[in-house]
Amino acid sequence: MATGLPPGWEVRHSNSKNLPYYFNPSTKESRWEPPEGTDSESLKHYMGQYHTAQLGRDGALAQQGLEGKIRCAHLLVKHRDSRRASSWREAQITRSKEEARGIIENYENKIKSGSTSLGDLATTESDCSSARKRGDLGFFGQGDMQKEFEEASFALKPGEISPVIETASGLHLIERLE
Ligand SMILES: Cn1nc(-c2ccccc2)cc1C(=O)N[C@H](Cc1nc2ccccc2[nH]1)C(=O)O
Repeated sequence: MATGLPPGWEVRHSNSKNLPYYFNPSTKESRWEPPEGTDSESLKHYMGQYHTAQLGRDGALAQQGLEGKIRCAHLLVKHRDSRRASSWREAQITRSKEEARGIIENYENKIKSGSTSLGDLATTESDCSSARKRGDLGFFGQGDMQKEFEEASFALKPGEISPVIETASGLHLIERLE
């Protein structure tokens, strides 16, 4: 497909700006505008094909990418009525939900006072196996997590920490990372 550009010039794609630019590999010249001697009709036709192809690439990236996903860490305190009243910390968890609430509110105060971080506390105190990753659950989208957890997470801005959230797993504090 003729680009209409002078010999030696080609169209490249700037990922940082998500824009096409013009590059001459032998002279190493690059510019945002077509160089002198470009046949603008041919270039216009070529760029039409280029943009269609780029839209496909953008769509594919969005598909496989992180569109609509967020990344959170959490600290979980389970109790005897938790869906799985066991964790890496404790083979059988017998504390009541009220005791669990007292514990997680104490953690919440420590985090809010700035004397510790959610990640640090999760590492030693969380009853979720994500404790080994400072509570980091990675990226997730709608439909991936229990509803109360999802709604609380998507209501956070990056860097914010949730109030105490209750799910069938137990009581959580959630920090949105991205
Ligand atoms: C959702 N998830 N991710 C991990 C995880 C992530 C990264 C590294 C290791 C484990 C563990 C879990 C998980 O469901 N853990 C459960 C507890 C739990 N229940 C949850 C409900 C909502 C969100 C996170 C939750 N974690 C368990 O260990 O009994």
